[in-house]
Amino acid sequence: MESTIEYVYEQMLNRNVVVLIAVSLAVTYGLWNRRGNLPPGPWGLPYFGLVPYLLLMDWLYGLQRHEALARVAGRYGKVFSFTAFGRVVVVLNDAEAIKEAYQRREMNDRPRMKVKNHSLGKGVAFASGDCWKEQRSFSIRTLESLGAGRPVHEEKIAQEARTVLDEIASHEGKPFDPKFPMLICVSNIISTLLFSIRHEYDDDKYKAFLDMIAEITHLMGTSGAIQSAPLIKHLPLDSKKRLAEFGTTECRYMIGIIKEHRKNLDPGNPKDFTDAYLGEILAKVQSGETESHISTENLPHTLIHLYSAGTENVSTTLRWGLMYMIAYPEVQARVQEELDRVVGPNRMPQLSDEAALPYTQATILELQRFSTVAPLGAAHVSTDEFNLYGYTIPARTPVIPNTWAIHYDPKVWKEPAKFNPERFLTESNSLKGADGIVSFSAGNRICIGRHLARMEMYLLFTHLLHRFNFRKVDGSPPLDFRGHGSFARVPDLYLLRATERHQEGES
Ligand code: HEM
Repeated sequence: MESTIEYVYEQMLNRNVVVLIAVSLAVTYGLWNRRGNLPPGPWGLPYFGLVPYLLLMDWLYGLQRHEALARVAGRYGKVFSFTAFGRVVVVLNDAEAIKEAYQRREMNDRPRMKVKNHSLGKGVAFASGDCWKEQRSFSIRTLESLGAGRPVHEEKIAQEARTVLDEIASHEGKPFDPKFPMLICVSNIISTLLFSIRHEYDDDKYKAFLDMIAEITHLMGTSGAIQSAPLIKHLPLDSKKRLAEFGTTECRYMIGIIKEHRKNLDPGNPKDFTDAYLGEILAKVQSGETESHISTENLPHTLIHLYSAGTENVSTTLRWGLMYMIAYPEVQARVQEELDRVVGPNRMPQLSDEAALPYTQATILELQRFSTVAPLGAAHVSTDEFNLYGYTIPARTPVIPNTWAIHYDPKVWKEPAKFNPERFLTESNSLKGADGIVSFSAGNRICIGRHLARMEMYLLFTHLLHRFNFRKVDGSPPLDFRGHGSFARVPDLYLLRATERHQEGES
């Protein structure tokens, strides 16, 4: 009797195993078959696709997502596709492919992530369709009219630069962490443009707020991606809760600022971006234009996107920049020699000096390449099917650029893991083009703040190196160029010393 039951049980078990294998094969075959004319790519497990490979690469070799995907690109070339959580994702792996894909009208939308209480789908950076178009063109127009990234903005940036230099000088050559000086300086520049507010460098409450903004960026890359995946989005993950809570705090902060602006609004005379936006809402109401996305609903989100995008990437690039300067003192010395020759010790560097500083400009380009602060850029999603290099990209397919793979491609860059500004110079020491650099992405959603960012990086970097010598702290751990994060690549904590150059010279 017992053996009969065992026999039946065994048969059921065998059948279950057979059914399970058959279902897995059918799902895999189905997914593979659905690939049709998709760009080539690696096989993955049913439903999970390439995710286990990415986790394994991290676990076995400590490879971050962009590094593991770069390995796959090494095999498949400029465009490949993979599956993850039951959906197809396309990855772009050369500068031309990003330009080619992102200029398509089918490629303007963002993937939908359903994160509660956050500004996804609204504002500018996470919006799609008409809402995005209106916020984007209003933002570009208004930032331009406020002078952002134009020569008229130079003095405001230089003023903030002088303040951060004094803050650094207050450490009197002792070791310090450049994180908050860089974050507060850069956030003050964008926050003055957006809402005429700046913060002191010892404002601990503001430092906690900036930490929260950085955490949101990090969570957007992890729980944000998880949220958009079928099935997984229903799991009660702590990161999702935190993202929702932080989103609400961020939104309340902006709503408070908007309320203050409403009190003293002079629509004909906007002092900043918030005033200009409120003025535009009024104008639309007065002209009876009720369908516009320039609205009270979108304003806090557009402010959040401009503020966080305008703070994080530039300050992170400069933090990497200081790390590279202490790791490559010969590069630092050569930039300073050029600054001394062209600018001299009695004044600070200006925009008008830029053309006469090719080595400094090459160093800033190399800094953008080497730091690659947004290694996987920002995902787009196709609105309709379209053809890319003879492959079919179906509608609703997320497409991501692997900027890191492009900036570290050994076929394009000689010794890519070496910080070498000379790769951007000709034999006669003039500046070469920077075509291979795609930090700001390309096409219709190219970074709105790129002119401002370039101006900030130039003025802040040259001010820092003009006034100080930066040195590694004796006996401190080796510098780690890998950092952490795939949505925003941030350096791990490091300390450095800054000593006054011109006083040093005099003593
Ligand atoms: C080194 C500095 C910066 C880097 C590397 C950077 C990089 C990027 C990247 C990769 C994108 C995604 C583009 C795409 O979807 O294809 C982006 C978008 C954006 N950036 Fe920047 N950015 C920087 C500075 C700034 C600054 C200073 C601002 C402030 C105005 C800004 C505002 C934005 C906005 C609003 C978007 C969204 C554009 C849209 O969705 O249409 N960025 N940026």
